[in-house]
Amino acid sequence: MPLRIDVITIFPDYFAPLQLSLMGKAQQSGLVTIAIHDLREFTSDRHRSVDDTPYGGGAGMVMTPEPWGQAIDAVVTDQSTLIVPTPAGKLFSQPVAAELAHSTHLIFACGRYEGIDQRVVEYYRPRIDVRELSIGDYVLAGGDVATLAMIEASVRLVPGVLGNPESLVEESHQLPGVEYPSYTKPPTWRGLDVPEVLLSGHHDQIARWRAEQSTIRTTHNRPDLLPGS
Ligand SMILES: NCc1ccc(-c2ccccc2)nc1
Repeated sequence: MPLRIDVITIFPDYFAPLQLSLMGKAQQSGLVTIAIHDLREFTSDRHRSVDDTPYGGGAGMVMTPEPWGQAIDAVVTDQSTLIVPTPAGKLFSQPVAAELAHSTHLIFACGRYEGIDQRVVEYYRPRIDVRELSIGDYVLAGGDVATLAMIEASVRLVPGVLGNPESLVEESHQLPGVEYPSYTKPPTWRGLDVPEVLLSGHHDQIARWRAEQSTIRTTHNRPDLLPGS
């Protein structure tokens, strides 16, 4: 059963990259189908408007609920998961990507302006799985870039999408923490040598060195990922 993804956005062109590279191949392979929908196709006024002023005042505009209701109703089934990218959401992570990779149908609602009228989430929550997700503590101009990131992270985990599942095995056995540094040819580049141990062929020494490098890097860059932190 291929994974189906429907993206609803006012900037369909933002999703052209999904036709390239790994994401493009995944679609050609039939493992995943991705459809992009222009929210304005679901408006009914002459100006195809999708936003209005916020109740309660405040800066900016809010996306009105009805076009979203029309657009989501056009693609939703009882197997759907509705994903709303928002800085206010739960943090997206590799485990969440793995969950999404094993879903049947994902609908991404890409908000703009100050976001989408909250009643859209409230309306679908009793009917289907609804997940408000953040990709990090920074505000973007909309949910489109976050959606691209979540689709890429999830689709690469769909069985069969990655040519060599080897890299997935290594990822999943990753010690808690960040990856060790990687090197390739040439052995010397602009006077800089590849660490000797990597050329030694001593696989247990290489594994130890890599684990050590991962710990050093994690301590320096991501102490929050260290065990017991
Ligand atoms: N966590 C990243 C993220 C996700 C979505 C948005 C966003 C901004 C404006 C409108 C709708 C969503 N911003 C940041």
